[in-house]
Amino acid sequence: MRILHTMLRVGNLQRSIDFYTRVLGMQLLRTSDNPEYKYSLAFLGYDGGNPGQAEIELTYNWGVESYELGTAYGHIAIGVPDVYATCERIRAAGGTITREPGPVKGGTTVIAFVTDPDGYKIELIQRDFDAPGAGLR
Ligand SMILES: C[C@@H](O)C(=O)SC[C@H](NC(=O)CC[C@H](N)C(=O)O)C(=O)NCC(=O)O
Ligand code: NI
Repeated sequence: MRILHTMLRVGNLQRSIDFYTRVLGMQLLRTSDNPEYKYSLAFLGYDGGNPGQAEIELTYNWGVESYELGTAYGHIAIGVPDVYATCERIRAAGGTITREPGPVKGGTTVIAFVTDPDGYKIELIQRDFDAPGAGLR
């Protein structure tokens, strides 16, 4: 089995597509509209998405511009080779870093958080994917 995607409901599909492509560097993989049930989807990811990479599924319910995220949602994590450099690129692209890069509290792994246009938190985790066993942690 494989994790295929994580679905987020968003209030403005193009605003979110712009964020995940221009700020986080993802590719827009495909979109679809469902006029019968009045919603549109956009799938984004890295390196072509499935099957090698999980995807983000953005769902726009026509006319619904905002959601209560509540206290249950945590974050989606993205591994990057250099969190500090990635945060600078995100800022330069107009993104908002909501937790500055640095070691995780009580640990050594370097992390940061960025928030997407709907307020969903995205964690950046420093990960050297070329290191032996990097994908297993
Ligand atoms: C393409 C696949 O990954 C989907 O997730 S589509 C599944 C479908 N999604 C929606 O209906 C989205 C709009 C909905 N109003 C919402 O906000 O979730 C879905 O959940 N279908 C339900 C079913 O029983 O088919
Ligand atoms: Ni889905």
